[in-house]
Amino acid sequence: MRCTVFRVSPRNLRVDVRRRTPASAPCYSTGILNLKDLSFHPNVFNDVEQKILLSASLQKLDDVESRQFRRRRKEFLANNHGIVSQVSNSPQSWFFPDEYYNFEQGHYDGVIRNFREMHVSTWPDLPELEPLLDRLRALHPQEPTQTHILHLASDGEILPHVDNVEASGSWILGVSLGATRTMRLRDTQDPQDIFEFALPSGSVYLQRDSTRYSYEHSILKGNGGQRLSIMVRNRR
Ligand SMILES: O=C(O)CCC(=O)C(=O)O
Ligand SMILES: [Fe+2]
Repeated sequence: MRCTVFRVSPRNLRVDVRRRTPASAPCYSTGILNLKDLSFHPNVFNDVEQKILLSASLQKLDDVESRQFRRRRKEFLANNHGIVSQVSNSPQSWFFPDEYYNFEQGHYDGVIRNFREMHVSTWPDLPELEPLLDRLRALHPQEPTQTHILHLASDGEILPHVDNVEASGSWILGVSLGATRTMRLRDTQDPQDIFEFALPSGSVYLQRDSTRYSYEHSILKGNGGQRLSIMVRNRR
């Protein structure tokens, strides 16, 4: 069995990471994620900032949902004294229960299961949002971008894929909000070459070049809990 020794890398790359070679002989390690062309920032946004980003994203998604679901959420709030969740102070408390959102199951040939998504060209005009978006911009190359939000149901998941090379450029940035999920990266040429790491709420990852094109990424099913990601990509 071959175990990877983790190289000491710049700060912000410390994550709980397991590298397995081969899959039948798992090699678990807490170390430094040293995959080329991947950056991971575990604590970019604090709780208050996460909530601002999440509310703005949910507002965008909610605005385009059917009247039936908007009415349901309104009734839920009316019946629960305006409180969305009894679980206080956890990222989950920022979401309505799953049945109050119109999650799509996903097509049989699609890679995403149980989700809502949309393109974002403009954000709600909230003064507190702008500095957070500026902080995000500082984490990626200064190039024209396109933004997408993706809300996974508690049982939602993203199956392994490489993002469509026709549809966007050489890098993909993801902000994670809500339940912590695991991202798995698997080398398309060597399926035994797998990296897994947790994406806590408030973290940001950036996959570029070799990681973006030569690794499939997936978001594994969690232990319950919804997750919303803000995805920023450069244009082709
Ligand atoms: O939610 C994420 O972090 C990844 C989303 C993704 O893979 C995609 O939208 O292509
Ligand atoms: Fe993707």
